[in-house]
Amino acid sequence: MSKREDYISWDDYFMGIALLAGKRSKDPSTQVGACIVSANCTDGSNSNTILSVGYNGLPVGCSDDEFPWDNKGDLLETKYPFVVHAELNAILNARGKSLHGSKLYVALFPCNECCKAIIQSGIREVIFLSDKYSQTDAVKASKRMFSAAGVKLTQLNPQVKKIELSLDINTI
Ligand SMILES: Nc1ccn([C@H]2C[C@H](O)[C@@H](COP(=O)(O)O)O2)c(=O)n1
Ligand SMILES: [Zn+2]
Repeated sequence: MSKREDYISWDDYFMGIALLAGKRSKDPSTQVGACIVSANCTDGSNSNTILSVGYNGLPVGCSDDEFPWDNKGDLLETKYPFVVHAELNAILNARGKSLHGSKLYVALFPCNECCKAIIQSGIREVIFLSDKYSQTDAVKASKRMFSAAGVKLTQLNPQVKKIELSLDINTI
């Protein structure tokens, strides 16, 4: 028997992990996940290892049932001042582990606040799927900082459109 050929690529795998993490988000309108992966080493060592994952959600101790999830209205009645973005959560979830030279996979292009944390933590490449907020000041500021800091930006061209998972015991 020869080897299976329809296995997913590393890029699709890590973006899939980011998307799966986003499924944990309680945000009713937008669920974002992020996955941080160690750099490709030329000697093949320690590369393509997941260092951390995160999704958009409230800080520890802030109840998902007590804080607002609205995206319109007075600022303090919306989620915006409270939600930790997926990218920042992934960085914080690494708990101080070195992220130098690593890559970050995220479904949505990072905002300016996450951009600062990405740069400062030593992440060197951001791989994203959608850039649908490209016209916002947050994303414009982000791109300016990424460019100045030399962080590589790659829009993923996935090899597969869909990754299906079944948790039905009969399918294993
Ligand atoms: N790169 C991003 C962009 C957005 N988020 C989070 C922040 C909010 O929870 C949600 C956006 O909500 P919307 O304005 O679409 O109602 O997505 C993120 O984590 N990372
Ligand atoms: Zn952000």
